[in-house]
Formats: sequence, C-alpha cells, structure tokens
Amino acid sequence: MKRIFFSTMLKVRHLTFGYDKQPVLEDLSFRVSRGEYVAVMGESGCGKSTLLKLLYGALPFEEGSITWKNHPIKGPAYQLLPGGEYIKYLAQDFDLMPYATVAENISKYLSATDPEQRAARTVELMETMELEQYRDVKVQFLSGGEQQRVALARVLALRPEILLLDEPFSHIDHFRRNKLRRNLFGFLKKENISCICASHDFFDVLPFADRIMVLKDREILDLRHTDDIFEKPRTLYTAELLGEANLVPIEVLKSYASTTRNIIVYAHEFRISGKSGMPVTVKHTYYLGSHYRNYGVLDSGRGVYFDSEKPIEKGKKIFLNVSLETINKRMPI
Ligand SMILES: Nc1ncnc2c1ncn2[C@@H]1O[C@H](COP(=O)(O)OP(=O)(O)OP(=O)(O)O)[C@@H](O)[C@H]1O
Repeated sequence: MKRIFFSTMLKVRHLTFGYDKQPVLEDLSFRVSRGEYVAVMGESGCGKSTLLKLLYGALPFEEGSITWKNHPIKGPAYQLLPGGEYIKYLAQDFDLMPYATVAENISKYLSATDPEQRAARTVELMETMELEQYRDVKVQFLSGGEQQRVALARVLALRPEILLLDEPFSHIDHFRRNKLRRNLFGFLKKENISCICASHDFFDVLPFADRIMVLKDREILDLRHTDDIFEKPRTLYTAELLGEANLVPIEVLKSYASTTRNIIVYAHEFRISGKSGMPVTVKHTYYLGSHYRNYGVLDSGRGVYFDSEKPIEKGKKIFLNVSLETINKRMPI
C-alpha cells in the first residue's frame, strides 16, 4: 500500500480520563496528520466515544494534553464552543432543525456572502450524501437513516479541518452504506480533512482508513497502518475486529515445529485438501452468498472457522492448509 506522509495536526500526550475515580482511558499518546483518516476500534465500552468527546473538548480532563495545530484543547470549562472552528463532531444523536428542509439544514452553515457558491456547495453536499430527492422535504418527515445523512452533509458544510465521527452509518441500511462510505471518505480526502472515526464495522475501516487505533483495557493496544494491522495482527482481539480470525497451534500446521505457540489465521486464508494438512471435522456450513463459512473442530476439540467455495456436508473430515507465506508473516503468540 502506498504510504503518504502528512504533517502533524492533532497531538495527544499522556491523556488520562475517567467519569469518576476509575479511569476509562489511561496515558494515551498519538498524533494525527492533515488529511489522515484514523479509525478507532475496540469492543463496546472500551472508550471510543469518550475519546472523541475528549478530542472535541466536551469532557473535562486533568491529566495529559491535546493540541490542534498548537492550539490547546482544554475541555468545557475553558472553551465556550467545543471544538472551536476547526474540529467538528458528529455524535450518535444528530441535532438537526426538524421544521427546516434538508437544503436549509445544510446551507445554514455555509457562508452567505456568495449565494451562487452557497447553492453549488449545498448541491455538492446533497449529492455526496445522496439527498437530492429530499432537498425540499422537512427533516421531521425523514427516516432515521436519512436524518443521519443530512447530519453528515451538515457537518461537512461546516468545513472542518478535523472531523470526529461516531458510528457514522449506524442508522443507514446496508444497501446504501457502501456508496455513502465511498462518497464520504472520498470527499474527506479530496478536501484534505483529517478524520477520526469510531466504528465497529470493518467495512468502514479497511478500504478507507490510513491507520487503525485499537483500544482495550483503557489503553491503545495497537496503532499502525491499516494493512500492517490486518496482515500482521499481534493479538486475536485485534484480528477479530477485522475479520473471522482463528488462533491455530503452529505445531498442527507445521508438524516439524516444536513450539506450543499459535498464529492467527483468517477464515479466508485456509486451503482445503482431501489428503493432507490439519484434520478437521465439519460441524456447520453457513451460506454467505459469494462463498461458504464453515465451522469445524480439530482432533483436540478446538474450533476453527474456514471458508470454502462450495458447501461441505456436516460430519465430513477434511484437511486444512495455510500457505508458508501466511505462516511466516504472522508473529507467534
Ligand atoms: N456520562 C458517563 N458517565 C459515566 N460513565 C460513562 C459515561 N459515558 C460513558 N461511560 C462509561 O465509560 C466507558 C466507555 O464508554 P464509551 O461510550 O466511551 O465506550 P464506546 O467504546 O464508545 O462504546 P460503544 O461501542 O458501545 O459505543 C463505559 O464503561 C461507559 O459505561
């Protein structure tokens, strides 16, 4: 993957925060560059939304520092308007004007000095979020997913330098999500807007994010380029956020290896053989449209998920293989 080098815009140093005495996030340090998209992932309750609110300046913190282009972000007691002019935040609940139309909700935040430019920008943002047909509809009559798209268009109208998104497609149906993702992340790259996006959904992340931050137990467990994290996950926790991952004993894959350690293998990385490899008895086959996901057990009783092009009958014994290339790039754990 092409590596792009950006200039640092957001700097977080030793940030610690708790709603009460117990910290939710502890000693976080990282940087985000201009135009960069950093996805924040982790299990529910690990502090993704809390981190976004801290970066926005909406929560008071006592330990650590946050700076945006050398301006300190200090928290609600010090800032009248959270985020200032540069940082905009789209929370899970969106704060729209229900009695105004879609176009009015968006254009309200655009400069009124040049009406032609304002109208063109409103159209561009409606197109980006596929809202043209609702242009004159009052927001109160829109569905939850449509309102979320208006909220996204409106936050873009504010011309942020950094955009904080919390599960931005949570209300939007799968049918439309892919197109909107491409439009939104394409727009952010075109406008060189930095983005920090909390998401559970690896389709929001893998095709678009420059880096992934994994949060666990109050800390940053990992923060690397997207392809590095996916190809060389260091923990099963991380791999499971990004795909169907298994922990497989190395000695089962390579009989000559004398180690009790394991490697992570994604379901799509197994090759099925009728003759040799890791013996597995198939228990279930799930249809996924383009392929099948199977669940089987090793002789040791350990479960394994693996993909196949065709369904495999329950109870059948097959053999799984993993390429040497995959084995060699994974860190034993
Ligand atoms: N206002 C609050 N007061 C007290 N505790 C809170 C508050 N908001 C969140 N928490 C707690 O802080 C922790 C982190 O919550 P947060 O919402 O940041 O997690 P998250 O990773 O965004 O979760 P999810 O993926 O479910 O949205 C949780 O234990 C949560 O219960």
